[in-house]
Amino acid sequence: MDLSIQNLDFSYEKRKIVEDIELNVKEGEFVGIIGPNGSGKSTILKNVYRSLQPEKGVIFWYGEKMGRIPYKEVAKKLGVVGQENYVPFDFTVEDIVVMGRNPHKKLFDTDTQEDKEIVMESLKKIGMEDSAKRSYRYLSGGEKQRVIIARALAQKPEFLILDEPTNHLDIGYQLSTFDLVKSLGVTILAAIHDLNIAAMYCDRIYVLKNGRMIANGKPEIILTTEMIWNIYGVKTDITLHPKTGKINIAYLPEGVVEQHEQQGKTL
Ligand SMILES: Nc1ncnc2c1ncn2[C@@H]1O[C@H](COP(=O)(O)OP(=O)(O)OP(=O)(O)O)[C@@H](O)[C@H]1O
Repeated sequence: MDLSIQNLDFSYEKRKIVEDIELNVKEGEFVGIIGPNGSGKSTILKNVYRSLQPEKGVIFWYGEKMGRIPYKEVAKKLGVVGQENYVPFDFTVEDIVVMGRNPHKKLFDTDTQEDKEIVMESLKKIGMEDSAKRSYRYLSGGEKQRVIIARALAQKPEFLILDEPTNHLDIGYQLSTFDLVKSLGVTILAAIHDLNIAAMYCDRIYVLKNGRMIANGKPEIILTTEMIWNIYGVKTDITLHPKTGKINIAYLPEGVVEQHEQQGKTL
């Protein structure tokens, strides 16, 4: 098991945010966490990548207690694309991406030719090789997000944590980003809002509601009309798409539901 979260609790001040979380990720799996805004997805991920300390419970990382592994050892294997990509100084795009190489270096090592090649290769993968010299500060939200993804790629991680990695991206880049990370063959744990994307890419999905894990399993088992109604209070039509072979969720606005009900039809 690459990651095993056992009985995790976390509170901000005295407010319990997540409780009794159990979650496992096996080598090579693409695991998604879904759940409404504020249900605690980022909080769980932050406990894994050690931006937060668990209040209770244990996180095992490749069989060892996460809290006991030196940060640099974790950083060699773990790439993170978080939600907040604020950078305080005026760095260029390549400056940001080369930071992904830091865990692989000693204190005063300078950038090698190999580092430079990895940076350009990573920028190419996200379609930003022509922007290497641009100032990160003046990029659009989506461009910034792609640069942060390139930084994680440059790190050459074995395990990727993605917290809503495509929330600023247009549909073209959303799909190419998920195709890209999936093609890396690394282990992935990702918080995802878009349920169709989760259905398309995830091997398994965990469902979080009010800080509790209420289900986990394959997308086609988990993403039912009942479950989506239970979690989000939204009616849906779910079909198996003939071309992707994956489930496809159509969301039904209140107006459509009412219209059908007035006509005596059931959804
Ligand atoms: N630094 C903080 N201090 C206090 N409360 C916080 C802090 N960060 C997050 N919270 C609260 O913790 C709860 C869970 O937040 P979290 O970001 O984990 O949810 P999420 O499921 O990732 O949400 P979203 O889908 O909106 O990104 C929210 O109610 C949030 O307001």
